[in-house]
Amino acid sequence: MAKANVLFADSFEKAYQGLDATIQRRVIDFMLKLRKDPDGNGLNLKQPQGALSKEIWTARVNDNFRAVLFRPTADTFYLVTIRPHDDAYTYAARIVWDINKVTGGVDFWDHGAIREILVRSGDTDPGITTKGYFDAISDADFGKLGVNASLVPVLREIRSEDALLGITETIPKLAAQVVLALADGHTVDQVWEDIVAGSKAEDEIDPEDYSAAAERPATRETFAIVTDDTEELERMLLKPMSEWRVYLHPEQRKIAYRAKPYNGPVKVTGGPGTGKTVVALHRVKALADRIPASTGKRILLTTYTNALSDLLGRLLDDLGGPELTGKVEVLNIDKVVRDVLRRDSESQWAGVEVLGDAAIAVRWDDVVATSGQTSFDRLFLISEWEQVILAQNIRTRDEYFAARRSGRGRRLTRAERLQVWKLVQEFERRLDRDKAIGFKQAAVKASDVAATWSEADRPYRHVVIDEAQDLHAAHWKLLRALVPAGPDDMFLVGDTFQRIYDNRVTLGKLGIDVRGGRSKRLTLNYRTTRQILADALKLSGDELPDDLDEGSATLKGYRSVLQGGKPDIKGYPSTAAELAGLRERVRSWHDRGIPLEEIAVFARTGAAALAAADALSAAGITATLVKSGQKPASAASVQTMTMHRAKGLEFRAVAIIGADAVHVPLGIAVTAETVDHLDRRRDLQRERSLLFVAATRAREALSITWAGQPSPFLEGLLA
Ligand SMILES: Nc1ncnc2c1ncn2[C@@H]1O[C@H](COP(=O)(O)OP(=O)(O)OP(=O)(O)O)[C@@H](O)[C@H]1O
Repeated sequence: MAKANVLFADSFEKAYQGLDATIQRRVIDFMLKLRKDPDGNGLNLKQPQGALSKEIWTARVNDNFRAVLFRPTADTFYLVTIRPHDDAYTYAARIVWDINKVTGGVDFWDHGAIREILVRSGDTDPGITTKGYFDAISDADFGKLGVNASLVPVLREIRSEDALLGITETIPKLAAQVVLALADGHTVDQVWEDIVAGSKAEDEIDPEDYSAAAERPATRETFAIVTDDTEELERMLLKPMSEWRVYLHPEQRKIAYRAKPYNGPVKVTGGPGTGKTVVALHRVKALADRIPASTGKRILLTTYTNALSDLLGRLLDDLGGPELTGKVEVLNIDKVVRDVLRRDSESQWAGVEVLGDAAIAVRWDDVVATSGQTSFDRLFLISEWEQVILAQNIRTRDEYFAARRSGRGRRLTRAERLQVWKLVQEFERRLDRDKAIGFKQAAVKASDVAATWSEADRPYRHVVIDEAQDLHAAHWKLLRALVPAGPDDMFLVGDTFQRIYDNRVTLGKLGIDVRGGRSKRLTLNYRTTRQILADALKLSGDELPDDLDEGSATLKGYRSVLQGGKPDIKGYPSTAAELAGLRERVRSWHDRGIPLEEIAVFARTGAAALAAADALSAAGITATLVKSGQKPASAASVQTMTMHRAKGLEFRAVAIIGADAVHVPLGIAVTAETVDHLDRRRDLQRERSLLFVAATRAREALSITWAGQPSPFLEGLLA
C-alpha cells in the first residue's frame, strides 16, 4: 500500500516542543504509523461533533493526548496540533480549512477564537458607533488580496485595536499581513504590490485539489512534509524553534530557490529583520545542492565582520550539516583578503601587520601632528584616502589631480590637492617603514592580485555576501574577481539604512550589474514587534540612503506582524541613576522568564558598555562585556557591547544606554561643518544608523535611556 502523505504545521512543531520527552517519542511513532497505515489499529481516528469542517479529525497519541488533523482525501493528513484529550476535541470543532484563492496554499484558522476576541474586546456590543477599520474596502478587494470570504464579515466587525491585533494572530499569516497593512492605511493596490503579488500561485488553482496545494510554496511556508526517516523527523521537530529553517515565506523562497539560474548578480535589500541573512543562507543551500561534493568549497559566503562570519558558519551548519558546509568557505572579508594575498607569492605577506580602523586613526593623528598644517584633520584625511584614493586605486600624483571626488563636500584647489597627496604619501611611507598595512589598503592589493588571474583560476563558482552595505569598493573589486562572470555568480544581501561604516559604492561601476529584475526587496520583519519597529523607524530620520547604486533605498511596505509591549524611553538625572534603572529593568525581564543570555545592553562607547557590565555584576547579575572580534558568551550572562558589535545579532530584550546628547552622535566621530559639510552629513547619518541598528536587534522588549540631555536623534520619539 502506498504511504499516506503527512504534513505538519508550525503550530504542531510548537506543541511538540512543549511536551515531555516520553510523549514526544509517542508523537514520532504516531506520525510514522499515520504514514504507514492511517486506518490501522491504535490511531483511533474520530471526528468531533459539530465541527465546522467535515474533514477534521482527532487521533490518539496516548491516553491523554490527541492530535488534531485535517484529512481532505483518504491518504492526505495535515497535522495541526497536539492537545490534551478534551481540549483537542474543542479546538478541532472550531477550525476552518481552505485553499487560498490567490496563493493556492492551504490555510486554516481558529474561527471560534475570532468570535471570542470580538466579544471580549466589546466590538460586537450593540449600539457601538465607532467606525469599522475596513468600511472602505470592498468584498471584491478582500478577495483579490487573498482574504477568505468567510473571514470578511468578521473583519468588518473589528472596531478596536485590541481586536485587530488579537485577530491577526489567529488568521492565516498572509491574511494577517494584508489586514494590518490595510488598517495602517495602505491602499489595496499598495498591499497587492507589497504583500500579495509575490505569493501568487504560478499555476492554476483547483479549489478542491489538496494534493496540488500541498506542493505550493505558500503551503510549505506553514507545513513541512513527514518522511520515513525517523532521525530526520526527530531533528526537524526537536531543533530549537527556528521556523526559518523549514518554512520560508514565499517571498523569500522565490528568491532563494529560483529554479532558473539568475543571469548575473542578484541584490536583495530589506529593512532590519526581514530575513536577508536567512535568504542568503538558503540561497547558499540551493546553489550547493547543484554542485557535487567532490569539487570542494566552490561557494564563498562572506560578510564584513569576524563575529558575523562565525555566526553564518553556525547557521549554515544548522541548515544543512556537513554535507552543506563541505561545499562552502565561510570567511569574513578581511580573511578573504588575506587568503588571496597568501596565494600570491609576490605579495610578501609574511610578517606584515594589518591594522584596523582604530590603529589607522592613531597613525593619521601622528602624521597630522607632525605635518605642521592645520587645513586638514584626521577625519577628512581618512575619508579622502579611503573613499577617493584607495577606492579608485590611485597610485600617482597626476592620477590624483585628475581624480573625480564625487561625494566629497569640500572642493580642493590644485595646491590643496598637492598638500593632501603629500600627507597621504607620508602616511603610507610610515606604514611601509613599519611593515604595516591598513585593512582597506590590503583589500586594494588583493584585488590587484586577483585581477591578474585567468577566468579558469578564479577559486569560486558562487559568491554570497551578507551585510553588503558596509563593504569598500576594493572589497567589491576583489569579490568580483574571485568568481567568473556568469549566471548565479554573485548574490548579495544588505540594507543601506544600517550602514555603520563609511563605505559607499556604486555597484554598477564596479562591474556588478544587478539590473534586469535582479534587485529584490523584502518587507516583512520577522524579528521585531510592531511596537518596537514603530519607535525604531522614528530614529532612522528622513534622509534616504543610496541603494548601492545610483538610486535611493526605501523602507516602503516595511512591517511586522508580531505584537508586544511599548518600548521604555526614559531619561535620568545622572549616570548612576541610569545604571540603577538598568539593573531593575534587567531583573524584571529576567523575572518575566527571559534568560540572561537573551538580554543585551548596547552603548555607543566601549567604556559605557564596560560600565554597564560592571554595574550589573556588582548587583549580582552575571554580565559579560563582548568585545569586537569576540564571540558572545555562551553561558547564562547578560551581554553588554558597543552598538557596532551588535550589528547582525538579535536578543529577546535590549537596553540601549547612554543615548545622551554628548555620546549619540559621538563628537569625535563627526566631521566639523567647516571641514567638509557632506562628510558631516554622512557622519551624522551613520551615527543615526547605529542607533537604528541597535534598536532593531530587539525581539520583544526594548528600552532606550540616557542621563542629562537626550540625544537629538530621539526627538521624533519624544515628540
Ligand atoms: N520565514 C521566516 N519564518 C520565521 N522566522 C524567520 C523567517 N525569516 C527570518 N526569520 C527570523 O527573523 C529574524 C531576522 O532574520 P535575519 O537575521 O535573516 O534578518 P536580516 O534581514 O538579515 O536582519 P538584519 O538586517 O537586521 O541583520 C531571525 O530570527 C530569523 O530567524
